[in-house]
Amino acid sequence: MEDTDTLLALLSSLLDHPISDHAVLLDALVKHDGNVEKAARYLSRENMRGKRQAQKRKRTASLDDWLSPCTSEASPSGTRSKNTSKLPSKRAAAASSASAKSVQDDLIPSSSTRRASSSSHGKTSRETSISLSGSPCKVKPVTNNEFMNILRHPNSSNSSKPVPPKFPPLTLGTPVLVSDHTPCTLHPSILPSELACRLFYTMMNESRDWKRNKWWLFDRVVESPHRTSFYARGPASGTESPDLQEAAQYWYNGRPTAPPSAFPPAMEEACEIIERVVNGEMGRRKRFPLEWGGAPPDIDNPAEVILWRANVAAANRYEGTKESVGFHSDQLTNLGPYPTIASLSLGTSRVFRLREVIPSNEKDKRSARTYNIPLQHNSLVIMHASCQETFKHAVPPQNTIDLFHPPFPPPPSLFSPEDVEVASSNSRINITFRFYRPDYRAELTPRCRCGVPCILRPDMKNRYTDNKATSGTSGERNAEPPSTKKDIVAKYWWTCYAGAQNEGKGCNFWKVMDVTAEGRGPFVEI
Ligand SMILES: O=C(O)CCC(=O)C(=O)O
Ligand SMILES: [Fe+2]
Repeated sequence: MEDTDTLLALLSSLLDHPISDHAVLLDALVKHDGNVEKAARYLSRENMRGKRQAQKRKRTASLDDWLSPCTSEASPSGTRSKNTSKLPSKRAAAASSASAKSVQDDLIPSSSTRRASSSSHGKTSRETSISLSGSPCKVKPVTNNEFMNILRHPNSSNSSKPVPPKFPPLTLGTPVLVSDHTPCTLHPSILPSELACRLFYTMMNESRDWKRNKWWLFDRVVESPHRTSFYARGPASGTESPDLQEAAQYWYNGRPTAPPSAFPPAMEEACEIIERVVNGEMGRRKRFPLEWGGAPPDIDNPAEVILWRANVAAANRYEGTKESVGFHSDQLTNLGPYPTIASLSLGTSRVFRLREVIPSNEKDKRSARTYNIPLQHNSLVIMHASCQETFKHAVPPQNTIDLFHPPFPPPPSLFSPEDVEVASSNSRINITFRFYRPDYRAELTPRCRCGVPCILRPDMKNRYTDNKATSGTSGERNAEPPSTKKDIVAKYWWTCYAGAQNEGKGCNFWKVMDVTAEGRGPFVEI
């Protein structure tokens, strides 16, 4: 789960000269197949080259000076040489974005494109003054894009390919904006405020026992930059108890963990409210063919249609500004395809970041955009079906956060009212409520040659198939079925995950999920 963050941390740790710009680090990783050591060597070389070029620039006249000798007096030459020196890095960003292979992009989704998005499509015009025989004359303003095209080698592959427009990150501050741009919905204030506060105190107390997950990456052990824990809910009355023990064991990066805790009472209360909201929304949304289509798992109340029962929850605590989770999509091993995940935020407000993974066959037509959703105390984001297949999500580090002051005093059994940890808290608690599907229960998970349960992931880069009837496109509210019938995930992969816990050594096992051969279902439509 920590893929991007971990790679970045490792890469930074290998550099002699720190680089704070994540986009630069990500570009280097993409260029080198996620190989941290090669990326580090490359950045060191680039650093040396940059220094040499800077020295050379001092000795020679700038390109601007050469193009427009007369203007060096008319405007400060420092400004112009600064613009000129940016050009090579823009070209490098465009080139690396074009060369990123699908597998790396899946690992590191936002790198080069994000960097390019912020730099290469500015509408700023370069207004160049040219002097002929010493008299200044104005020429037509040239956009940065036009200027790049002039400089580009005519045979370079970029010259023939149209580059899709890129847009800066967008903050989605309202429920309407969230549902218009993403396959998610936002409920800014979901629980009665007393319950939200009680649950915050409960989870802050529980989190004293939560652990940072550890796993192997290449040849070293890395740690998650936040603490986490896993909870299993008791069975609904009248139903059989699903065995969630084994699934819970492998919840995080294949690491065998302690048995899951039961939902504390405040979490159960919150879950019942959230479950009703989620089911209400699912009932109104178009459903995807591979969603769970079985009998309602809870038969408590036959009048109410129950499509989704939160039978497990994962909880995270992010303390301070720097604790985070990198871009990832949630493993589908026990959730199955097109899961719905309900994510509750308590305590300090943090940004939840979403970014679509653009399928390979659309890369030339459109580019991914980053969406930032500020999540206040007591807000709920529902990641609806297709979110895990088409978007990655993250909680990035921030420079600043607002301390959270709970509106009710803490229960004396847990904290004293002056306890700074809760009276003026810098922590965010996140609880993701999930439905572990019976047809994806742990005993049915294929094992790799290492004997360890595989993980299930969608092939996000090649997600279209042409031959199945289907429902709405991700991110489009109330979308009509497209006439091309091209919006369901074609492939999911079962892959070895043993390496995460076995000194980085796995068996590279993979196989395509075959729902018929594996006896999965029932699905909404198949
Ligand atoms: O803290 C959050 O909002 C996201 C947590 C998350 O992505 C996860 O637990 O998989
Ligand atoms: Fe997640």
